[in-house]
Amino acid sequence: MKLFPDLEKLYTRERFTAREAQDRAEFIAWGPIVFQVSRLMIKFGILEMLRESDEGMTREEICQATGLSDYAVKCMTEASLCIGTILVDTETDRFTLSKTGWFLLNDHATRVNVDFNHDVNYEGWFRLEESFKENRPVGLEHFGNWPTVYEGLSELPSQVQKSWFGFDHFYSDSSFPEALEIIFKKHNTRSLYDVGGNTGKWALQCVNYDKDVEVTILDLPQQIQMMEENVKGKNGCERIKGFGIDLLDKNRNFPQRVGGIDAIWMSQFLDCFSMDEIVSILTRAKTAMTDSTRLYIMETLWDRQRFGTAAFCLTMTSLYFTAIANGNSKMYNTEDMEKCIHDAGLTIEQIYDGLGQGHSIIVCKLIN
Ligand SMILES: C[S@@+](CC[C@H](N)C(=O)[O-])C[C@H]1O[C@@H](n2cnc3c(N)ncnc32)[C@H](O)[C@@H]1O
Repeated sequence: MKLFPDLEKLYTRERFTAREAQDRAEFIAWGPIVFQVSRLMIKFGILEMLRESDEGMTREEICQATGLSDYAVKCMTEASLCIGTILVDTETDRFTLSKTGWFLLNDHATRVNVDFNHDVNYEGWFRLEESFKENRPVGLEHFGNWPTVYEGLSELPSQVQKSWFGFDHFYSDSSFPEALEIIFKKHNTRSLYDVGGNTGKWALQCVNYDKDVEVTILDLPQQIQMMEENVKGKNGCERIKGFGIDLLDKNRNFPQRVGGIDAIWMSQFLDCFSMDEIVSILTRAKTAMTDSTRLYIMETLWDRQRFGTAAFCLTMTSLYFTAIANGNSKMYNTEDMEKCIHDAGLTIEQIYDGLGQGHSIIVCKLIN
């Protein structure tokens, strides 16, 4: 296994003292309730009040401000002390926010992950074991009877949709500014297929970045409908077209553009498929490519992260794919993605790293 240097340091030798390791093991054992009580400390506004208070707050003051019972506040504050999100002054019995509590409250990525895990994943993850054994997202049954989450996306309850899109957009949005520079400044792009273009966020940024570019979004028909509603009336929307297609259907080919297509863009798209499916999709993408076409794959490859926290979030996200999304895909590492690209008969021209929240862009072209 190849790992970026900082990850290699973390994952190749024991990191913890025995006491720390025991503590971590208990943290895992109590993980579900560590998560739920911490989420409620945010939801009830307790962490925020502690952040805003100069001297901290007593239990009575928290009860008064939240309307919660003394019992509820006692249980939550005692648990939060042990979790490490708050601190107490034993002289005054006043609680204050700890460093971990501060991150839980203020770190955007953490908040997005909390919402995603509660609204989208929490109940479905109970069925992770069945999902692994049956190679299908058994946890998705909690929401409906679709084969994958993507068919059901437009029908999910609004709070679930909000957290799903919040998670998806948070990661890709932060990389779009640097990605635009790569696609339009480093390469000459006038026409682009946005594969799995979802709500059209990236397409809108493209048509606004370059006044000549034309974008065709390839996505499931129900997504194309959502996308069309979303881009309607927005600047440059007349240069965005939709092409409804189920790319899991091996008989469905990429549209052919007269004169060829300059760029095929796949952002956070291939992680929605198994490796065999990726090879099939890339092989069909190849039929729309000419020698001057570049295929850009933007993914958060977990082995290319600088920080263990990022790799942790990504390998955990893989388990959302197992139990909720489709039962057979994951956040891939470079080795797996390279294998798919080569098996499809494409070659890698360059890899850009460190975009936004840890994205890489793999630039592929036809083999001459
Ligand atoms: C994780 S989202 C990525 C959205 C966007 N590209 C981004 O970077 O934020 C994956 C997209 O792939 C689409 N998708 C999933 N399965 C598909 C399939 N079988 N055929 C076509 N599109 C599919 C989904 O509808 C969704 O819009």
